[in-house]
Amino acid sequence: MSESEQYSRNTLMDFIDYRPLDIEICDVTLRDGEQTPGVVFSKEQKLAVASELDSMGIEVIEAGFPVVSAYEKEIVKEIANQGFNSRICCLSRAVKGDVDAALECDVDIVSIFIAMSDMHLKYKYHRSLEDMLGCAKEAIEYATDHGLKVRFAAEDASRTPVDRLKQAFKEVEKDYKVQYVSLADTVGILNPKTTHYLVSEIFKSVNTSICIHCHDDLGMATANTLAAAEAGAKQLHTTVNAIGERAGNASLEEVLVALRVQYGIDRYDTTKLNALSRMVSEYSGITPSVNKAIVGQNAFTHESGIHVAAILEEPRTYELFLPEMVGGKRNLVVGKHTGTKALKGIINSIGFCLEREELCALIEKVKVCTEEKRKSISRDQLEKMITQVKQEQKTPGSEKEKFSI
Ligand SMILES: CC(=O)SCCNC(=O)CCNC(=O)[C@H](O)C(C)(C)COP(=O)(O)OP(=O)(O)OC[C@H]1O[C@@H](n2cnc3c(N)ncnc32)[C@H](O)[C@@H]1OP(=O)(O)O
Ligand SMILES: O=C(O)CCC(=O)C(=O)O
Repeated sequence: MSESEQYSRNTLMDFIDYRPLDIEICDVTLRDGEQTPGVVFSKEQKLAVASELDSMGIEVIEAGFPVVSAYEKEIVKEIANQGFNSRICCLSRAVKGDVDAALECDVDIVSIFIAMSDMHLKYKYHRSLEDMLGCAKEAIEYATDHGLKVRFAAEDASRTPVDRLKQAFKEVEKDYKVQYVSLADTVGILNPKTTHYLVSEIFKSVNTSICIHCHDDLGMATANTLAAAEAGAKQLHTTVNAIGERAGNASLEEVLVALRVQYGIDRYDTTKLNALSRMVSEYSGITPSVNKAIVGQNAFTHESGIHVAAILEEPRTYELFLPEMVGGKRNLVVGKHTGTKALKGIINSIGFCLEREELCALIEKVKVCTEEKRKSISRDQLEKMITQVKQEQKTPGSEKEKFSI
C-alpha cells in the first residue's frame, strides 16, 4: 500500500469489530432493472450486459422473468446457454406455469417468490398465509423434482412479522432443498439498523444462505445491502446504475466499490464499471445523475481551487479512490471557484506557460466571465482567454477585452 493509500484508509474501521464478509453478488439489472417504467431491453442488449457482468466476476445474473412473454423466455434461455461462469437465475411466481417456463430456459436457479405480509395477503392475493405458503411449497417441490436449484424469496419481507418469516423458512428448509432464502425490502422501508436486525434474526434461525434485495425509496439501498452483509447475508442483489422499480435498487457500482474499499473484497473487475454504466444508460435511456457515486459525470470532476491545488500534488487528498479503479477519468474544470495554483497547473498541462501577472489577469477574467454567465469554461474558451490575456499584457494600457462564453 502506497503512503497516500495508507493515509486514505478509513482508520475508524479498525475500532469496529467487523467479521470478514462471505458474500456473492446477484445482479438483477435484467429483471428488476427492466421493471423500471418504460425500459425494455432487446435480446442483444441483455446478452451484452450479461456478458459484461460475467466478465467482471459477478456470481449470479438474474436474467429475467420468463413468463412475462415469449421473447423474454427466449432471451433468458439464450443467456443461460452462453456458457458464462456466472450462474443464471430467473424469477417465478409460486405457480406451476412459471416454473415450467423457467425449466424451458435451462437456468441454474429459479427464484420462487411469495409475499407473506398482511398487506399483500389481504390486498394482492386475497388469500391466506397458509394458502400462499402451500403454493410456494408446491412450486418449490415441482422445481426441485425437475432438477432446478431454488431460491425461496419473501417479497415484502421487511413488512412481514419476523417470526412468520422464520417459521416459513424453517418449514421450507425442513421439507425441501433450497439453495437460498431471500429477504426483499420491496418498498425500501428499511434502514441499516433494521436491516441488520432482520438479517441477524433470520441468520440465527435458518441453515440456508440468505439473500438481500433492497430498494432505494429512502436512498438507503446500498447502505442496507452492506448492513445485511455484515449481519450474515450471503447474496447481495444489485442493479447497474441502481435502476429498478420506482427509486431503483442497490447500485452495483456502489456495492462493489464499497466492498473493495471498505471490506477489502477485490475479486470483481471494477475497472469495467464506467463502461457498463454507459452501456446500461444507453440501453435503458436513463442517465445517472451527474453527482451519482462512481459513475456520475461529476464523480471525478473538480473545480474548487483548494481541491484542485491539492489534487495536482496528490489526487487522494480529495478522491477516496482513483478513477482508474472504476474505469473513470479525472476532469479538472476551470470556473468561478478556480484558484491560481489550480489554473497554473491546468494551463501548464495543456502546454501554456504564463507569467505571474498574466496568470492573475487570467484568473480575474475567469471569475468575471463565469459569474456573469453562471457556468464553467470549456477548454477552447480557456485557450482563447489565454491568448487575449497575453495580448493585453503585451500592450499595457490597452482596454481589456470582455470575454464571452
Ligand atoms: C416485487 C417484484 O418485483 S415482483 C415481480 C414484478 N414483475 C412483473 O410483474 C413482471 C411483469 N408482469 C407481467 O408481465 C404480468 O403481470 C405477468 C405475466 C407476470 C402475469 O400476468 P397475468 O397473468 O395477466 O396476471 P396479472 O398481472 O393480472 O395478475 C397477477 C396475478 O399473479 C398473482 N401473483 C402475484 N404474485 C404471485 C406469486 N408470488 N405467486 C403466485 N401468484 C402470484 C396475483 O395474485 C394475480 O393473480 P390473479 O390473476 O389470480 O388475481
Ligand atoms: O427477493 C427477490 O429476489 C425478488 C423480490 C423483488 O424483486 C422485490 O420484492 O422487490
